[in-house]
Amino acid sequence: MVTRGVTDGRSIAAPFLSARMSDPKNPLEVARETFRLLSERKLLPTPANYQACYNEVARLPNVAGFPEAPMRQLAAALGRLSPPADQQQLAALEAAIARRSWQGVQEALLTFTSRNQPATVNQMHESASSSGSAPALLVGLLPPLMHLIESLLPSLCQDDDSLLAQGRQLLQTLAAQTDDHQQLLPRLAAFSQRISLIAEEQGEVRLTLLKLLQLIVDNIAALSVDERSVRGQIDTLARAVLPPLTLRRLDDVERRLQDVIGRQRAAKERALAAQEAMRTMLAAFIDQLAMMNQSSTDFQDDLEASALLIAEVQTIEDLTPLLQRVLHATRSMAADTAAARDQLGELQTRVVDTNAELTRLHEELQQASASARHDPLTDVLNRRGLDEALAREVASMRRKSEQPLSLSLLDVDNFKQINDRLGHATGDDALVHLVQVVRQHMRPVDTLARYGGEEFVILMPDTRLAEGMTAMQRLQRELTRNFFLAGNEKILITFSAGVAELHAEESGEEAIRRADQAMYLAKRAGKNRVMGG
Ligand SMILES: Nc1nc2c(ncn2[C@@H]2O[C@H](COP(=O)(O)OP(=O)(O)OP(=O)(O)O)[C@@H](O)[C@H]2O)c(=O)[nH]1
Repeated sequence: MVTRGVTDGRSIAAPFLSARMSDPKNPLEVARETFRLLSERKLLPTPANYQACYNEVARLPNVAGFPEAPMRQLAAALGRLSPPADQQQLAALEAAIARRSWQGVQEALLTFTSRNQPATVNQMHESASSSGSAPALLVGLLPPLMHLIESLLPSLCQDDDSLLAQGRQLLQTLAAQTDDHQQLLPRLAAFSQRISLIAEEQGEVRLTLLKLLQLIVDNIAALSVDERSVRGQIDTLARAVLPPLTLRRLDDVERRLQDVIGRQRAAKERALAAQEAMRTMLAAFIDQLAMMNQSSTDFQDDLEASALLIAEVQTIEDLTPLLQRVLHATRSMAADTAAARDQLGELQTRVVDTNAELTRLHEELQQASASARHDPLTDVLNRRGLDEALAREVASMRRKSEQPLSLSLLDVDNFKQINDRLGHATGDDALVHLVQVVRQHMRPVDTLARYGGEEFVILMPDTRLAEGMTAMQRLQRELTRNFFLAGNEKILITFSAGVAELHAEESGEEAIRRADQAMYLAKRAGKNRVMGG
């Protein structure tokens, strides 16, 4: 049998009723009419269908029966909401259900829905301070959003006045906290789209600049083929400018370039000095040769002339002036030869002096390399490089007041034994191996420096003490996985480390001292461990 419910939206036309009923208010009439309607519509005689037909016949508002149980389920579900529903609103809803009051339920539910409407910024503020719910999240987002836009303006919008103006207007609107969200959201979207286009473009500019930098480095390399000390630095520089490039790496590139330029200048001065010395010496030598040549030619002429005169001499008296002339020529030749010998001796001394000067210049160059920022063996920062990096990190930490900075001092265990057993060169290789492993497992923002012989310092920005200690323990585990190979022999390198988190007022050097003390305790406690300072 096909039955229909009354809740399917159909209703009976009023003329149909009025035609059959004399008094729709008469309960008997209404009941009779109701049963007729039920059968006519082939409806099941359920209480709900009966009530619906009854209301229709009696022209009463068609109010369905109050669904108390589902309503209570709904109230219970609202009570389980996260973040929790307002207890007062919930109590009002439950009371309305208990009274079976549709009006009360409607009012209570409206207060719930208004709570989830997009609120004005002011309303969000109020809501944030009172409930900490979803709107509070939006309000919480407002300051960082404004901060984000503020920080984007100088870097990304500098070359685009209209974008700069758009960003400033957006900031003003956000700061004014107007209710005009319909307007605000599309404006935010348009701004972010323009910004992302510019960021994309700047990424390309960065890549192009990087290529340019590589080109310059390659050219310096081509010009410095003969200078071995410079060549090594340039190779490192070429590796340093490979993408991806971070600000820290750029900083490193800048310092390396300064080193290379310094070395280039010293090398050039050295070459110029050597050239000048050789030129002077050569000129003097040529003068000397010419002079000697002239002296010997004069002497030769004198001798030849005297020989002709001697052939014509008749008496011994006539011979005396000739002999004196030959004697004079010989003496003068001897004097010239002695002068030439002295001058050549002097020249030789100057060559030796120039050589000594060149050696001294070369040593100076070597010292300049030692005073550069990188350790020549491991290519990590040396003490001077560390001092600069530490000062930079401490200043950055102080600027971002919330950001911690930890540093670790690590010292290779029993390194003397490696040197004694396998030789100093193998000891050197072991240090290079350690540095490779540490570099592979450090974050790009961390800085590694050689503090002394077999001591290293790692600067770890944005790192708490406990995190820094965990990072060092992770490095220790990596070293147990990556043996150092001395020929065919596998050697396990271990280190002891002390970690310190910089205190608010503390200097970087003081923190290193604390890390050093902690490292000493780690050695005392049996080595291959990490202690906090
Ligand atoms: N091969 C090599 N050895 C170095 C270098 N710098 C320092 N050393 C050596 O490192 C050794 C350090 O020895 P110690 O200070 O006794 O330390 P250790 O043997 O590691 O002992 P613990 O620190 O107590 O574990 C010394 O023998 C130094 O000569 C270097 O650049 N290369």
